Amino acid sequence: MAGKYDLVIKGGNVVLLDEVRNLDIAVKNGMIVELAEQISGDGENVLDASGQYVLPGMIDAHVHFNEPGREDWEGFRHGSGLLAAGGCTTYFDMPLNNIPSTVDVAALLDKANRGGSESRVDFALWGALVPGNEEELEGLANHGVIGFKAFLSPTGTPEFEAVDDLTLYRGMKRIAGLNRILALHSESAPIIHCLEAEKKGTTVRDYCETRPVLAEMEAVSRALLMARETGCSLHFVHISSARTVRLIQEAKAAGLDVTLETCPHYLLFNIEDFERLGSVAKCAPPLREEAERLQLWEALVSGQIDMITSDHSPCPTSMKTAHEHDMFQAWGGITGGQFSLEAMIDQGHVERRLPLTQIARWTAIHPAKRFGLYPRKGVLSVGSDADLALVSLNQDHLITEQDLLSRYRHSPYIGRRFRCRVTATIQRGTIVYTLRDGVMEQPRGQWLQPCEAAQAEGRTIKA
Ligand SMILES: NC(=O)N[C@H]1NC(=O)NC1=O
Ligand SMILES: [Zn+2]
Ligand SMILES: [Zn+2]
Repeated sequence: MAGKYDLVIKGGNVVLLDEVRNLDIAVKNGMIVELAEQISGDGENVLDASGQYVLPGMIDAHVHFNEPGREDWEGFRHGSGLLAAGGCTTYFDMPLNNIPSTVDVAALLDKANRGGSESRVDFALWGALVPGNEEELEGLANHGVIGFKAFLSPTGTPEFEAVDDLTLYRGMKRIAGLNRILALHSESAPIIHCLEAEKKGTTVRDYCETRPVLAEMEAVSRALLMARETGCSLHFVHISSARTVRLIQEAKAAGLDVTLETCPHYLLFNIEDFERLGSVAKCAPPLREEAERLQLWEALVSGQIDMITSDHSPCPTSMKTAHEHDMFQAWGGITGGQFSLEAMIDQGHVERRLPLTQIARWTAIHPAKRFGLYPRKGVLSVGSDADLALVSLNQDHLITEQDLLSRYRHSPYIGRRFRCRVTATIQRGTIVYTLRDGVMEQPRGQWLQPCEAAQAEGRTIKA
């Protein structure tokens, strides 16, 4: 006999907006249709979640899957699979590292098609703001980019050019008119270039010293000035220092529509880890001194950072290992998207005793609100998509190379121990990953386009 529901998840500790409650969750047609202490009807499928925690699936607003053009570095299939294994049910793919970059509608639609046929979980796509594509911005917005992304410093690939100040200013004016968000990689190109010319070194410290916190603060300040002039909404990606967080918060307090993210690697690793681990831990901005890392945690805990993203940026292992003796040549990017949620639960909840409701704000609610996906995504409530992660807090988990689902199995997370483990991931009511059986082979990801009204409402989020 057919069940009343497609799926019932029984007896989990469900992470709601403001509390964690022991509830059953009923799913029908991919949506949560009932949340109750005891669900009466039966389900076609029943999942026993007793003793486990049920969180909204992570929404990772910042990944690089590099397809088309560099799918041999990762691609939608591998990338979305590793995210599913980490409890992520929606991601936003960046417009660079793929060839061509996502600079126009043709490139966007090609990427959407590829994602639609390969992705394990739902996804949105960022569009590019680069020198020369000003006329493409409107088309990209109309075709549903989640926002635009620009670099204020070189990107590490020749196909995606950083913006000059005038392109940035004009682009911001346009993007403000389109009512979209501009995400910025903010490091000052002139400061980096001058320091590089001065240094001519090869070590981890040499590399880090060419990309100081000052470079981040200067670029952010310049962008904030232009946001004030143009009215453009901004989102600062991978902010690595509490001092920069403060600048952004001051602008927010002054009424600018601006948000920011940081990544688990800036919270879990410092420059000494980078020296110990080598090129596998190279990213931009670089890992910081221990004091900076601790201050970043303080900024996060005190509510000054809106969301956590992975900035998962994979590459062939040789692009790391071949340059162990010249940190400037190694690929800058962390293979880590699989571990964002576990890292935040381990370090935020288990270690620092922050409530899981708070973790969910950073990993799901705030990104959903900011980018116009809420309340369809980001929250466990009736009417929302049944996107969720089951997490056990009774499993100690030492990450090994065999655990990695990235195409290339290198990561600074190898050797880290987490006191939690994602045991299952559910996307719109379908189990897409279990610890026992791995990632489901069948792709079922949908391309998500932001709802403009919800996006406008999301601008009032409080971290
Ligand atoms: N090109 C690219 O993926 N760059 C990313 N990697 C990184 O560490 N920071 C970035 O912006
Ligand atoms: Zn970046
Ligand atoms: Zn990035």
